Amino acid sequence: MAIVVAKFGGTSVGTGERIQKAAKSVVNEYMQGNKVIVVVSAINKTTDESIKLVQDSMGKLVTEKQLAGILSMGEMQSVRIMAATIESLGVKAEYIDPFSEKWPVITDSNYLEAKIDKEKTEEKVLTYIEKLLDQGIIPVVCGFLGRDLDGNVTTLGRGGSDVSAFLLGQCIGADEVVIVTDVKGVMSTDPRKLNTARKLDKITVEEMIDLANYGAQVLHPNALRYKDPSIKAKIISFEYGDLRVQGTDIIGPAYPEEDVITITKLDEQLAVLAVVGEDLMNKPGILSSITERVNEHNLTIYGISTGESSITLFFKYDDALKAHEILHDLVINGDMLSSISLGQKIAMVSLVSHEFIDTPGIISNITKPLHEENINIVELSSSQTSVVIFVDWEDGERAYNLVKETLE
Ligand SMILES: Nc1ncnc2c1ncn2[C@@H]1O[C@H](COP(=O)(O)OP(=O)(O)O)[C@@H](O)[C@H]1O
Ligand SMILES: N[C@@H](CC(=O)OP(=O)(O)O)C(=O)O
Repeated sequence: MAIVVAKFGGTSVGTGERIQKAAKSVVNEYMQGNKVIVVVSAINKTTDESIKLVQDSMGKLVTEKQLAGILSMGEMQSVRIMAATIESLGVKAEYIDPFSEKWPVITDSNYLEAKIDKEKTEEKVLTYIEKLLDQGIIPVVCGFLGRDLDGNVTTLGRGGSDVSAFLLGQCIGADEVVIVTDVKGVMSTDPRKLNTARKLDKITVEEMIDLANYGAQVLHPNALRYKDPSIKAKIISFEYGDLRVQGTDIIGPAYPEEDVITITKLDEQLAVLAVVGEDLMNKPGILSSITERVNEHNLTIYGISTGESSITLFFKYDDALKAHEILHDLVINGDMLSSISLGQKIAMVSLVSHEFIDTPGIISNITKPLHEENINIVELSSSQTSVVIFVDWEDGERAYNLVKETLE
């Protein structure tokens, strides 16, 4: 008997017909002997419409607490309709909203972007939600919402129902989390923007988090924090009314959740090459002419950054010697670059964490101890989930240890 969390997004419950389809898919799953927890978002654009109403009626005078209370109405409505529809199909269901004694998602009092108290939430899930499942009752839980310690309604941020689903999944020890939405799965890009988008059969947690962080609405970027490697997860379309349909499987993560931050130092020596030229920002094609040459010789670039008058590239030391020659040919045979310099031996320290995106000051936390120890940072690059630091080879070990001491 598997435990499945099924989350229905706004469009998946956008009409009476869709609600019935969703309820039938849940009942089917239940009839196959599985325990199902249902998480529902507000119907269609209810949340957007409430925000518009609030803007038109009082503008910025609304307090965050009031707004959270108003927005919660969308999910309060949808859970009631969903639970009643499941019951109409002959299976017991119970809606659970933040006013219910059985409400599981406990947060701080940051009303619109509340932080989850995982420990308290798990306690509630194991006290109440598990009991309902054991009694053969399908819990239908409001997505997106939380409750603070004073009993006020909070929200997990726009699109937060995905977070609710994975959170409940992890707390209950679910076998699978199924996200039901209005696309066939995760696509190669947003199908609303490019109609050539293709469905992916699978995607890793790491890829999905990056995609979501850069705007792919299909899954909330914080949701996968609560995905253990052992929990299966997929994104499917509501169209089929079947939770067993194939969509996109989300695989991983490669690193279990306890490893909130991973810090590694590359064992090998790198070297830096700087290609110099005038006004490089306004020379289209310069980057591709460099990378094409390097690629022809099968050399791996470990880091690249562009400035007004130089482009710096990091290679393994032996590769840098080759790249030096190759790119020097480009410099002397073209008219875009003036010169090239092969610099010192370099160490590379990489930090990966899904927490970076919402940790203010992370770069200064990393660079401060290095500054205090007089370690020169040759280059630093960062994305929403990773920071890579290049320092002189001699400083590598010290930099690695300092960063580890500071952040772990
Ligand atoms: N790479 C992508 N793959 C699939 N959908 C994407 C992608 N990028 C953006 N989207 C958008 O995400 C939407 C689904 O997210 P959302 O509207 O929040 O659904 P739901 O209401 O079910 O939570 C799709 O309609 C699609 O336009
Ligand atoms: N209703 C909320 C929460 C949510 O997750 O919605 P959806 O699953 O439809 O993206 C919102 O619109 O932000």
